[in-house]
Amino acid sequence: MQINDQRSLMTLAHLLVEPKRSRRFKRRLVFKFGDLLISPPFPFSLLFFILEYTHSSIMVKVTVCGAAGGIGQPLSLLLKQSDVITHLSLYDIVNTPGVAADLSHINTKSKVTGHVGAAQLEEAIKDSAIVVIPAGVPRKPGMTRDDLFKINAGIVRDLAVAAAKFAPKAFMCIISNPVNSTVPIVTEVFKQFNVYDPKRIFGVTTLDIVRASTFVSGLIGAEASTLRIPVVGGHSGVTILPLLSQVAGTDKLTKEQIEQVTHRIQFGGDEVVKAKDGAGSATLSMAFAGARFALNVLEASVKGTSNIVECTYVHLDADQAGAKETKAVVGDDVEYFSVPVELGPNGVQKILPIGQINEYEKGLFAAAVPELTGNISKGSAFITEGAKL
Ligand SMILES: NC(=O)c1ccc[n+]([C@@H]2O[C@H](COP(=O)([O-])OP(=O)(O)OC[C@H]3O[C@@H](n4cnc5c(N)ncnc54)[C@H](O)[C@@H]3O)[C@@H](O)[C@H]2O)c1
Ligand SMILES: O=C(O)C[C@H](O)C(=O)O
Repeated sequence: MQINDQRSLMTLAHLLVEPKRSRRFKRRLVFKFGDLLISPPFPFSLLFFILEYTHSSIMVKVTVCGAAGGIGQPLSLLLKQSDVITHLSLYDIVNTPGVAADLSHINTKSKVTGHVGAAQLEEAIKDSAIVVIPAGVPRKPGMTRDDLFKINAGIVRDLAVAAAKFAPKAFMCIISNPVNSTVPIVTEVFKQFNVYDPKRIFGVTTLDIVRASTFVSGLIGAEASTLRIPVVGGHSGVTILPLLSQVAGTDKLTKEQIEQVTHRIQFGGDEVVKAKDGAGSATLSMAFAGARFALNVLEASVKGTSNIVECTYVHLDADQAGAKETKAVVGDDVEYFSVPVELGPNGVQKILPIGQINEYEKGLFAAAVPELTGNISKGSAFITEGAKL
């Protein structure tokens, strides 16, 4: 049973207690009946429809690709705590049977399965509602995220091909670096398989937002967990653009403090890479951020909860007013940007405007655009100019 059908069933349940939603439900029901009316004979298909809805349970499969890794393991642990996920599918090229066996002893709702190697990728990914990808190599001191392209581009491409074939409706949450390029790679793969939907492909930049609230909270005396700071742009150094001028309380900070904390947010990843001293990059904070993002996508899509907003790196879809406004600031050449997005049943419900930016932030934007556009073209060209898939 697909996620849209599951949502209709839940809407039916909600309808009994929430009459206000009835109009939306009726629209969906007509659509469902519309589907059935074209497959005769009508009375039988109606019966199957009722049986399907009364005898099936709601299934929400989430696949983590790279599940045995530094991010993959704690991320899977956090996802195992969800009461929405019914099947947690763990894929990696090594060690997933052990990780799956371990997690499967936890007494929460989801069943856990482990899948190792390319031969088991179809089974791992098939019919997933969400595919989260933290697969690939992390940085060592002295490396940029772009240095990871050589290895990670191919890894992400192969996982995207599997998703395009076996879970084309999945919400794709891309963590693997360089995010600025890996998201265009997934897009181009989905285009080649004719299953592309810009509303369903996300670069996970949540760690930048999490860091921003941690670093700024101390300076302005706010509670970090409730402080939401928009961080837009991309996910590498100068392409990370914290919009501190939009946060109440930052007007009390000096120019020097703003510059220092902006730099710390932009290069927070380097702090961890340096401290880990060759043993990788952020894993635990990323698992926290990745789980928050994936669970919010589920909350909006499966549960139908409204008004969930996350900054995420998406295609600036021409149909969206917020995307047009962003392009008016950054230029038409910037096809992808992390922007505040209202999440909904089908992924991106609405791209929200990035809002007012001050002169200092305008300077940051100008510095970000050349690097970002270069990263985007590199990712897109990897597929469009690469070998046929
Ligand atoms: N978006 C972000 O904010 C963010 C934050 C932190 C790290 N990252 C990135 O996430 C990625 C993973 O980081 P990590 O610390 O977990 O690395 P890691 O090396 O600890 O784990 C990566 C895992 O990917 C697996 N893997 C490799 N090739 C694979 C393939 N073809 N299919 C499936 N799995 C495969 C490895 O076996 C390993 O278990 C890196 O690229 C890193 O730069 C992104
Ligand atoms: O810094 C890295 O390479 C990992 C990640 O992108 C981060 O921001 O921590």
